Amino acid sequence: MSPKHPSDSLTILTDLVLPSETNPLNNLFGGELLARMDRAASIAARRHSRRIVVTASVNHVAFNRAIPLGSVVTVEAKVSRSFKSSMEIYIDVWIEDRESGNKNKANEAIYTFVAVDDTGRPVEVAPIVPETELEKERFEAALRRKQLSLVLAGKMKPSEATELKALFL
Ligand SMILES: CCCCCCCCCCCCCCCC(=O)SCCNC(=O)CCNC(=O)[C@H](O)C(C)(C)COP(=O)(O)OP(=O)(O)OC[C@H]1O[C@@H](n2cnc3c(N)ncnc32)[C@H](O)[C@@H]1OP(=O)(O)O
Repeated sequence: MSPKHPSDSLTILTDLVLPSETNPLNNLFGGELLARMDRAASIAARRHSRRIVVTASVNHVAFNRAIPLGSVVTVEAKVSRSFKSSMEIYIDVWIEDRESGNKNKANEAIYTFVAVDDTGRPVEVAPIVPETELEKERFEAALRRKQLSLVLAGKMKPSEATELKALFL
């Protein structure tokens, strides 16, 4: 399979925050943001693999800034690293300033998707070659995050998490 770049999977969703999507403080519900991120990430995973994809785990979510009613929210998702059948998707969430049009970072998240065949069995995906400095940074750290996710899911013994252990040696 020929390698792809993270930019090949770039997916950008821009949408408003409506009253039905807010909490009593008039900020976007966390669950609504998770759903928007899942949608963008699934399209990015699909663009990379051109296969059916399923969410295997949500590895990290940081709700750093509340997103007020009426905001214009942009969710940007890209595959940061592919393994055999799994892909790490890095998601950046931005709010557009109403007056200046400048975009400010509100949140970020990391999801893992797995490409599967019609019967739900994992299938191989293309390798990935990062290009920018940020893509290279995210690529390098992705194996560590995969091992942490597998350890937390009880799918890997901590003693086998070589990349994680290396952090503490
Ligand atoms: C084209 C452009 C326009 C497209 C326009 C249309 C787009 C339209 C898209 C619509 C797309 C909708 C996307 C909805 C996305 C859902 O919402 S799917 C619903 C929620 N998710 C599910 O139901 C998944 C349920 N789980 C499963 O099916 C299985 O557990 C899985 C995820 C397939 C894994 O199966 P398994 O038996 O554990 O397989 P296993 O070989 O052990 O692991 C497979 C890989 O997953 C990894 N993995 C497993 N668990 C974890 C974990 N917890 N953490 C990290 N990695 C893990 C393994 O390490 C392994 O990785 P590789 O080394 O192969 O890379």
